[in-house]
Amino acid sequence: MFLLDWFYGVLASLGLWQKEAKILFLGLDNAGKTTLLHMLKDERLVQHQPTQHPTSEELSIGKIKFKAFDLGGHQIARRVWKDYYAKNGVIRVAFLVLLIMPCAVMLFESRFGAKEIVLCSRLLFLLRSSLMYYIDLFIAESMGIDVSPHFVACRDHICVLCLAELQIKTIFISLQTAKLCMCLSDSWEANINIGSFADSTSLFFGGVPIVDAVVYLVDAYDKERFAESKKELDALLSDESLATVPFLILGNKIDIPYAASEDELSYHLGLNNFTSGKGKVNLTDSNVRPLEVFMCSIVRKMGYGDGFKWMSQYIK
Ligand SMILES: Nc1nc2c(ncn2[C@@H]2O[C@H](COP(=O)(O)OP(=O)(O)OP(=O)(O)O)[C@@H](O)[C@H]2O)c(=O)[nH]1
Ligand SMILES: [Mg+2]
Repeated sequence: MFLLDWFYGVLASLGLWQKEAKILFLGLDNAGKTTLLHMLKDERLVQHQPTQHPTSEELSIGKIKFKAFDLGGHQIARRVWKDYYAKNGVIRVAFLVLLIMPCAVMLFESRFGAKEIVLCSRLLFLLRSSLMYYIDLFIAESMGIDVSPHFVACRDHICVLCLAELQIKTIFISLQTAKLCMCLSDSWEANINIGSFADSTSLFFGGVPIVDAVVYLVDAYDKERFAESKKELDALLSDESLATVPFLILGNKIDIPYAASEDELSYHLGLNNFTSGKGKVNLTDSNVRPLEVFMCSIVRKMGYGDGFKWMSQYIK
């Protein structure tokens, strides 16, 4: 009974009682992600080593599940964010089948000359590299191994280059919230910059957002890193896979004198015209993504509760 009361207390104070949510914690290194995670989990202040490997933790009681990811904020960890929020094995396999099938049909339809044999071997190479990618990724993830960003980028590049060389009509599949839409493009190279595309795994593999909200932490005292933090945030906000996901921006460490104010932080993150409004704001029939900035001090247990309560209204 005590445990139930305790969980009720924590979740109710965050507005998350009787909700099922997967919440992603992101931000630069040293922003306070791990500290917040542990504060929510057991209301204890723990001094942490910088996170080296992505971790996730889950609180659950009865029907209530509260899942939070802590992905670290280092260069390598930052590159694997996408793999968490766009991760969905079944959809990836489905995407692969859909990608490969039309290519195979087109090849078999053509007469087999020397050129086609070369094309065929390249297709097999593409198939092999794609399957290897998933097998390696699956093994690495199930063993909790950090996947090198170079490995991810390199495998994507192989797929992309093979397709470009094959000059096959390209298929983009956007798997957004269980909707499958397919669009054929005739001019691959004209439309797509291969370099940047290789980096855009979430677009390439498609992805259903598997998170209900993103909590983006910024160290409000570390003003020199606002530009870096803005860059990462912009990349997340413009990502198709997260288009409908609410964003709670937490300006942390306001207990330190001279930490930025809310206005200053919003200005430097370029959010002045993008916040959707505090309090109860019904955005269901609008195209506006819920996004707000709340200042907090995790060590003083201040401010983040209001942020979570605001966010909880957008979590079903
Ligand atoms: N003054 C102050 N320090 C804080 C606050 N929250 C976290 N810190 C400190 O900031 C430092 C970094 O916190 P972490 O939680 O490890 O940061 P992180 O975002 O997980 O960082 P990485 O694991 O490197 O990505 C630690 O020394 C914390 O004690 C706060 O509200 N105020
Ligand atoms: Mg950490």
